Amino acid sequence: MKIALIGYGKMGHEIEKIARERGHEIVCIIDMDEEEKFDSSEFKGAEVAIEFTSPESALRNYRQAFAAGIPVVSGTTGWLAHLDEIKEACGKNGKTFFYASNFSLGVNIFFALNKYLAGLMNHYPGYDVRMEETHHIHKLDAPSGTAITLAEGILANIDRKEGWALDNDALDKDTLRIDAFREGEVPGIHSVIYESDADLIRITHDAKNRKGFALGAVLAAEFTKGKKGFLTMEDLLDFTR
Ligand SMILES: NC(=O)C1=CN([C@@H]2O[C@H](COP(=O)(O)OP(=O)(O)OC[C@H]3O[C@@H](n4cnc5c(N)ncnc54)[C@H](OP(=O)(O)O)[C@@H]3O)[C@@H](O)[C@H]2O)C=CC1
Ligand SMILES: O=C(O)C1=N[C@H](C(=O)O)C[C@H](O)C1
Repeated sequence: MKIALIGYGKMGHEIEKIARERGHEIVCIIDMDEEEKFDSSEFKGAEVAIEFTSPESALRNYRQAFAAGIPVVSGTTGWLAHLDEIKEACGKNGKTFFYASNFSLGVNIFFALNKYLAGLMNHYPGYDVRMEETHHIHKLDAPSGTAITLAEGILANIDRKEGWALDNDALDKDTLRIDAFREGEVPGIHSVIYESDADLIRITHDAKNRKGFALGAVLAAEFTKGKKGFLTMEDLLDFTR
């Protein structure tokens, strides 16, 4: 496939490597302050654009790629306040957009496990639930996109929790507390913790590197080919087996 990369940082480089290993061609790379490239024949010749930039630039990038008629696969976090606009572009205007807060297979299995455990814990109010996430010091958003997806999985299944909040803001016992830590070069650790007077159950996903995120994004790009609409990892992965 002919792939354009929007954002050439940690993820852009990792995706380039895996995409080339899988036989794809990187036809255009657009990094910071290179907006003129959205009008280039190289960008317009791409079959899909993979976007990993920053919370404040993502939406503008999506609009520019859509204007050029290029489907987008994006993993950028922290822009979801604008999700409705993107869904509308996919619905009414026939655009193609694949989004995941986390593209790794392991995290998506962890998401399924999290929902299952939350459903079980709904029947056991003696357990309180909280979450922790740890990432590298360069991360711009908190909590992480993955933590928000995990929180949504818990809130959809546990009646006694009504919303999430960061750190000490979560004083209300009905609110799901998320602690976000920034340390060194940690690729990403997420834990969901259930605690009762008697014991503690912790489930954790610990990314060893960025390979899983990057492979998932390239698999999503391959999956996107020829499709229309708003796509997610639930379309790509079949956990019903
Ligand atoms: N969904 C998932 O599986 C994953 C999601 N992420 C998310 O992806 C995003 C990027 O992560 P990561 O690669 O680690 O971050 P980096 O900061 O390493 O890379 C981002 C790159 O995008 C560039 N950039 C910033 N603004 C623009 C713009 N308007 N147009 C083009 N390029 C731009 C940056 O340039 P400059 O450095 O000059 O600012 C930088 O080169 C984050 O939101 C992160 O949370 C990360 C890993 C996995
Ligand atoms: O910024 C990162 O690095 C990561 N961001 C994503 C998130 O916000 O969940 C995915 C992964 O945890 C790494």
